[in-house]
Amino acid sequence: MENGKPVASHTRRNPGVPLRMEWFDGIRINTPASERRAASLPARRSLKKDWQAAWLLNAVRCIDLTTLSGDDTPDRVARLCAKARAPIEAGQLATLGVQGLTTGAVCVYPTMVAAAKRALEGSGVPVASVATGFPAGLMPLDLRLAEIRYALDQGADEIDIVISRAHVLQGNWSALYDELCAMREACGAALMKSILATGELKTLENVAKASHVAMQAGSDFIKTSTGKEPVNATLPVSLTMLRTIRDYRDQTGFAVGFKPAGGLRTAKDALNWQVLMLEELGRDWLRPDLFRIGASSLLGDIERQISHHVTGRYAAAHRLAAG
Ligand SMILES: O=C[C@H](O)COP(=O)(O)O
Repeated sequence: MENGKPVASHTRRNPGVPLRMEWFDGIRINTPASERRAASLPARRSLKKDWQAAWLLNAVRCIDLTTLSGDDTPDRVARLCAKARAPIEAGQLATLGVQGLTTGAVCVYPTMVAAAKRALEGSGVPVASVATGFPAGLMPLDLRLAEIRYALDQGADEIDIVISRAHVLQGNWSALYDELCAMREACGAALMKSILATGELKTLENVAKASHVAMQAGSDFIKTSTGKEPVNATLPVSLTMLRTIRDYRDQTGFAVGFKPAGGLRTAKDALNWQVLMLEELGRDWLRPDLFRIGASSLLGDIERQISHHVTGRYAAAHRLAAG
């Protein structure tokens, strides 16, 4: 902590700590209570209408605008990057008194990093690359580390790694910690976001324990999902992860970022996740160095809602580029 404020991960990387299983050994999560709390969010705390446009713009600056498809091409990535540079129509932004808005990052496969870097030159928008055998992670560790190095060589600023789910499912926390430390080292100066693939971890206890290990090994962000699991980001899982981030901050003074990803498609999702962040971690976490939303198709609905706010009517879908 510095002056009672969380230490931002863009100014100081999470140094991690030696593996401390006692921080999570006895952890118990009341799953029905977490589900009730998550279910009550949208109904209980609706953001004031006048403020919704501002919250939606904040969501935009926190989006990791993503394409992770087998048919990605450099042209598609270049179009996505153009969108990341100017996600909201300039006239509407001017009406809202905002300028220079970009998304938080663009997120692509390693072989698309060079195209993204070219397209984003001079914009200040970082390029995040998935790596380590995304999405399943079922590759030998040396190849997974080599993939991180390849992505960095191509110019990636941030690396979204995937963990070995088997280590979690077998309760092999030291193996998980060692794997993550090796990845963290391979990332060098690049931010490391650790994807836990929570939809495959079976229990919220496992989600909490994996979150602790990921932070102890030096992850700068913990991320819910690849977008490829049968169940991706959910509010109860996010609640569990946010509480571990709070515990880690209390134990170490270090603020780790959070990235919900997978299945977030509506402006309402963007608002709900921000309310959850606000209530669990406070306003200081609602900025791109501590909060990202991983999404391939969220921007379109946000554009629609902002356009409605500014013009009083919904634009036809074909006028809004897909997000
Ligand atoms: O990291 C981001 C996810 O892959 C995006 O998932 P999505 O396509 O469901 O938005």
